[in-house]
Amino acid sequence: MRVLTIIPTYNEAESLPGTLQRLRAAVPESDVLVVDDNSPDGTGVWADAQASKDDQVFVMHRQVKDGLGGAYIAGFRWGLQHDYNVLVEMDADGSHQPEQLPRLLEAIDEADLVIGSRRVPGGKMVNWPWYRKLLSVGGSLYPQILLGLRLTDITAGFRAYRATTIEAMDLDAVQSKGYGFQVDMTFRTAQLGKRIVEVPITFTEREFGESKMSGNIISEALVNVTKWGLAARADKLRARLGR
Ligand SMILES: Nc1nc2c(ncn2[C@@H]2O[C@H](COP(=O)(O)OP(=O)(O)O[C@H]3O[C@H](CO)[C@@H](O)[C@H](O)[C@@H]3O)[C@@H](O)[C@H]2O)c(=O)[nH]1
Repeated sequence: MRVLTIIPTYNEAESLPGTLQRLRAAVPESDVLVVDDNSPDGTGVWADAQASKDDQVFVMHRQVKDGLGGAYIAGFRWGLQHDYNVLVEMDADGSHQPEQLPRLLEAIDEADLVIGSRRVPGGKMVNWPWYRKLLSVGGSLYPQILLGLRLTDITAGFRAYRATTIEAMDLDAVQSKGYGFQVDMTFRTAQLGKRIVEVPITFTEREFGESKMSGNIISEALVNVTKWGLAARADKLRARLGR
């Protein structure tokens, strides 16, 4: 099984070194692709230096900041071109524990998408401010209701996809930039009839730098989930009416 862990970065010069070191120690078999959007703090330069010393580390440079969704799509395309079997999503900021990646990789044997969940038994959130917890609960509840997804943590960003799951999707159609990207990808995976499994993880608030969460990112998710939910209902109705 060839595993690629994709880490999108924007201004993560303080966080990335620790995360990368922990990841390489915890899961040495995984190659790593850092997708950097021209971070002003030099994250991309640091990643290049690492890549020159470690032949399992690769760096993709994008010229402008274009959201974590776009960075993951670019990383997925690279992973498919390079024949990886499993494509992992992981934050650079230490929120996701590299030491917990093996449990996602174990579960991928029996699934097409494994989500590291903060809400299944055994899952936790550590030091997350109340307003982020609230946003996260709402961010999962809304698509549960509108899209009929029976999962506990639909916005979660620590995940492993089988390459065949990503291959089956039209990546050009995925436009979401922020955390709505995770909902988008989950909904597409479910619509393909693929198996989705949640495993518990501990999500820890970042130690350095700041979240890129913004009002635009929240409204993007709200508008899109509403749009997809209405479109899915219209499709069902059309099918029922035989048109
Ligand atoms: N290349 C690139 N990377 C980005 C960008 N925006 C964010 N990132 C990177 O994406 C990762 C997560 O970004 P944060 O801004 O720290 O995310 P967050 O708001 O805390 O969101 C996390 O939790 C959400 C749900 O709880 C998740 O949906 C999301 O995927 C992520 O895990 C970090 O490694 C960050 O550098 C961007 O425009 N470009």
